[in-house]
Amino acid sequence: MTDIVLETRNLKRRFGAFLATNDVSLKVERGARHALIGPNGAGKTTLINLLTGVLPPSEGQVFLEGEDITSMASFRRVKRGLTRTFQINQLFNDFTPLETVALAIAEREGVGHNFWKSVAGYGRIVDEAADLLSRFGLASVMGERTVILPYGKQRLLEIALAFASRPRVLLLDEPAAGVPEDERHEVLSIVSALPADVTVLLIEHDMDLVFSFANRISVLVAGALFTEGTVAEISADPRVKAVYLGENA
Ligand SMILES: Nc1ncnc2c1ncn2[C@@H]1O[C@H](COP(=O)(O)OP(=O)(O)OP(=O)(O)O)[C@@H](O)[C@H]1O
Repeated sequence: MTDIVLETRNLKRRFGAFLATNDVSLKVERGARHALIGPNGAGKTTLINLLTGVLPPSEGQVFLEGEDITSMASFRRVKRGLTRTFQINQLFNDFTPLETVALAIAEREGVGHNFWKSVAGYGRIVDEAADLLSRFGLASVMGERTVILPYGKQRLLEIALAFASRPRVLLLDEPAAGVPEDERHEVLSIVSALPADVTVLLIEHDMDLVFSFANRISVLVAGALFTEGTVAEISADPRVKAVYLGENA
């Protein structure tokens, strides 16, 4: 029997009369490298918001490791191991990567705003943050202000930050988007070396990255699951090509 770690059943989300998520039943297997692709406006962001609890569904359910989490608050989903990467926003610009990740670890540990009261606790958190940052190619810049980092490093910091919550399922949102060519290789090699025990659902436009990373692909079109398959099946599917060509026409 396959081990399904994340599942949606007949998920729907309406915005007024518009159906942005149309009866999506998605299954993500434990340990998968599962990609969610689809043309602009297909509903990828809406589906991620439904999975993370940012948006409530109009109908249907979301399950994490067999538990119905449809009504669970976002932060509780993170505590259960379902985490997404998110774009570093202005809040983090003046922080260093070390401060950013240390704060996230402190948050996970529930020590929050008074963690500095314990020197030993503080040291442990900083050590873990430094270790995490070095795994993501950020050791040499962990004391710099985030705003001055090369863009590829900022994208890697987003992933390191997500790992501070110790995810079992990571929703990885376009990790290479906007990364200049000379930094791409580092981002892609770190993404491809993510720990195998973490299940990854990758939302991505870049087909080279999808085809090199994923072992399962779901194609979303107009809010609905259009087709699903292996890299070989999807890359050879003329209907998928037509969907993307239609977008570029
Ligand atoms: N809050 C909202 N209110 C109304 N319509 C919305 C809202 N959010 C999304 N939509 C609509 O739902 C559809 C799906 O949007 P969504 O952002 O989920 O697509 P996407 O696949 O992530 O697109 P992209 O690849 O361009 O980011 C779009 O037509 C969008 O206009």
